[in-house]
Amino acid sequence: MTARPHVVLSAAQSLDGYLDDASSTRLLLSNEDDFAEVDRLRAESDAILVGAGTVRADNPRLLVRSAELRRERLAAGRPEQPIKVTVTTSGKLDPASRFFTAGDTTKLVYAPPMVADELRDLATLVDAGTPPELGRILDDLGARGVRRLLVEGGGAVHTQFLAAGLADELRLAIAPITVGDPRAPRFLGTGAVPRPLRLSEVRQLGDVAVLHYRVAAEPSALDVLRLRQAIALADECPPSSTFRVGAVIAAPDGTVLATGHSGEGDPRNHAEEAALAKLSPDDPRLATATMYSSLEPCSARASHPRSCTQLILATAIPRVVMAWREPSLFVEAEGVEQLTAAGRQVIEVPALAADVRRANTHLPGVRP
Ligand SMILES: NC(=O)C1=CN([C@@H]2O[C@H](COP(=O)(O)OP(=O)(O)OC[C@H]3O[C@@H](n4cnc5c(N)ncnc54)[C@H](OP(=O)(O)O)[C@@H]3O)[C@@H](O)[C@H]2O)C=CC1
Ligand SMILES: Nc1c(N[C@@H]2O[C@H](COP(=O)(O)O)[C@@H](O)[C@H]2O)[nH]c(=O)[nH]c1=O
Repeated sequence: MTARPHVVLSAAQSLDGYLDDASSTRLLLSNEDDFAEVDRLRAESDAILVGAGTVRADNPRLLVRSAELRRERLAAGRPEQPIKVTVTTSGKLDPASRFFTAGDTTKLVYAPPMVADELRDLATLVDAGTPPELGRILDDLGARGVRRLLVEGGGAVHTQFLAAGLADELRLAIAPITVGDPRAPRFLGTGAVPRPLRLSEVRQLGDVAVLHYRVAAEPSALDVLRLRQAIALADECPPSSTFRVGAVIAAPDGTVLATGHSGEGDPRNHAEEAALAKLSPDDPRLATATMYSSLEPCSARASHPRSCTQLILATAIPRVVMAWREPSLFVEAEGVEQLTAAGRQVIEVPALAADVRRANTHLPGVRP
């Protein structure tokens, strides 16, 4: 499979976190220098993506403005303009939008089959699921030769890229104004951001502060996908007075080798135990596999002879990714410590712990 593009998010927000005001005219939060830098980011990209909401609200051209930057692209053997990309479920896009009419470049619309047929002569319509999935969109863009994708918003799209762990960098410009109107669109909506962001640069462009973040390499986007799958598996657990947990064992390319949930097979089974029971401990694939568990693997138990940590240590699984450290309700858990001491890598994703707690509010003192 072709590599997915490197994804750079770019947004300008007010001090109180808005991307725009609630009026029908577009709010300019950037100043001239900031817009010039965003133009350079465009010129460095193979494609620019915005959500259909931004196409409707802003009617953007999404072109590199600077003639010099366009010349540089041509001199480097690249197309004069990046590919334009949008995504829609409704298909409600005006064919007269500048997205379609401005600039002689490829336009891609990711939409469910049949919904945007009237755009067929103006753009390439691509089915990436119903609704379109960002991971499939990135796979398709990679296959089209897009190595660097600039995502310019709006809020719904930025939120989804960050929540899915699919962004690699974020450039955020902060203007010294407040919008103060809850009807206006915010930079980020509801949704935990599972991959930590590291502040890599802070600069001043006049009154605008420019923050640059890089997204941590681990957990990866694939880790986030499989951990969320493990968290969702807890819904399969039968009613219980103990933890409701889900587990997934996957190969490095994401292939699922086994899944399990608490109470599967035997009411006393733990999720990791149920998943491991479906594989031989000597299965050679385990030497490179990751155990995804919604909860820290247990380190002591009364109901079965071996803890999940011991069961993992009895295999060659080198890596465990988990969302929630076990709270001290039944025992003082030491799963992370024991796994780490044995040389196994443990990655904790605390941003997703609230989803695990939500499945465990039947336990005393557990709140989402
Ligand atoms: N200051 C800044 O830097 C920027 C500001 N903005 C502002 O942001 C606002 C727009 O933001 P917002 O309203 O959040 O809209 P978005 O641009 O994020 O677009 C949201 C729409 O995109 C489509 N969409 C998003 N994700 C998916 C998906 N996974 N699958 C299918 N379709 C999807 C849906 O379209 P559909 O409804 O057609 O199904 C959805 O309604 C505007 O006011 C604009 O001015 C925008 C960009 C940058
Ligand atoms: N308002 C705003 C931005 N808005 C972004 O710029 C796009 C407009 O593109 P174009 O028509 O090509 O100039 C718009 O759709 C949205 O993605 N960007 C910023 O850096 N700063 C800003 O203050």
